[in-house]
Amino acid sequence: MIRKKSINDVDVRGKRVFCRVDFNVPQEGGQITDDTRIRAALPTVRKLSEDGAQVILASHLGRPKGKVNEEMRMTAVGQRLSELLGREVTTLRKSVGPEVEQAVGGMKNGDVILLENVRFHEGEEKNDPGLAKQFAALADLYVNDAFGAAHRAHASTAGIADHLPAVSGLLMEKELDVLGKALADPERPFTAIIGGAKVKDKIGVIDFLLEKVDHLLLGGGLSYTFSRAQGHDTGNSLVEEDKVDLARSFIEKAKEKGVELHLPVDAVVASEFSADAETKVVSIDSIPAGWMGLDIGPQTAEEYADVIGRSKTILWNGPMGVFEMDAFADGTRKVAEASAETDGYTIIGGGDSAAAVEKFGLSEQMDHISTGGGASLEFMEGKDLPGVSALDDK
Ligand SMILES: Nc1ncnc2c1ncn2[C@@H]1O[C@H](COP(=O)(O)OP(=O)(O)OP(=O)(O)O)[C@@H](O)[C@H]1O
Ligand SMILES: O=C(O)[C@H](O)COP(=O)(O)O
Repeated sequence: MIRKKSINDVDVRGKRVFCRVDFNVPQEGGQITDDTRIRAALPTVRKLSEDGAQVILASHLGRPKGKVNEEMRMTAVGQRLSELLGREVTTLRKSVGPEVEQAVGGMKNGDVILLENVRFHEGEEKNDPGLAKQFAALADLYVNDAFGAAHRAHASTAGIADHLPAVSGLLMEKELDVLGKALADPERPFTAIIGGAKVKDKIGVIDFLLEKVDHLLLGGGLSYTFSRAQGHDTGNSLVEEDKVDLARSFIEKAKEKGVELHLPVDAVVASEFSADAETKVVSIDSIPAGWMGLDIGPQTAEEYADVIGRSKTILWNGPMGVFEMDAFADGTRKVAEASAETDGYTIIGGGDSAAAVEKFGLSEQMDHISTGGGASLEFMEGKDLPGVSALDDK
């Protein structure tokens, strides 16, 4: 288990704290469409402020590639944060330099400032030591609460920790506790559900989880490469020809490790990739030529729901089908419902699975929904996250 210091282990009163958060939220026309990540950071921001720190928040937003981009300013985020916190947050138009130094110099204990998008500087993604030093010079303590960006070795997520005492925020601590416990000491049966589009993106996680789980349920686009490995015709379904051998080796590895690998036994197939395509349910070994599998079938969904219901720990990453289209959402919905109903502890690994659970109105019934997409995936691959490694050990 990862043992890192957190804000509970340090005295912050009267200190200037550079707190990296992940406020990379989706926006449309300048409006925030999902503020989950801002809400998730509130306990840390509140605690720091209430404990008398001067709180300097920093985040990236989008991928501005080292240049100022008017559409990626932190303005709307700062407004939403003020509303949610119920106190004024000053949003600056720079993240380093004289304007920032002046604003920071005038802060009182409990004040909260939000810096401009740190990715407006080229040095951020390059983990430039000069930029990291400039960030560090603003503060006495570094807090990283940006679990969603912990897989990035950037100036504000990693480099800065070379210059300041560095601890985790409450969100970071919780994410590491929950995901860490599931992987290190899960209550069993431990079931992982892996879906999503491609095998290529999930190789690491499937390989790692085969060492850990009792059941592995596969669905989504990636499952058709496994169907092919089983010798079935897959019609026009998404298949990565160059990963068929790998899929076969995973089937073998599951046998060696005593993992029950569950593959779809039926599929919802469509005449084309479209919301109003003609559809039918077929057995997995009878996908007709010219048709494509876009969801797991009802029999598969029932089997998966049954395994989930019998599990004590459930870890889910990636949808079971093209859940964005109603015609192909049932498999993902059924798995989401079973995950909501089970007595087991359910962890949703961020990204599209979190979006699916939200769409079905089941978020509240899950035990933990990670705020990290890429970060939680890398964690579930057993990789070290640079934003975590950089923090001080307990
Ligand atoms: N059978 C299928 N054929 C084609 N696409 C599919 C199929 N099943 C699911 N998908 C698509 O896969 C996409 C999600 O996969 P992807 O790997 O990008 O996300 P993810 O697994 O949730 O990862 P992240 O957590 O990083 O977002 C969804 O948009 C979904 O429509
Ligand atoms: O949205 C995310 O997954 C994180 O905020 C990281 O963003 P990035 O993929 O642009 O680094």
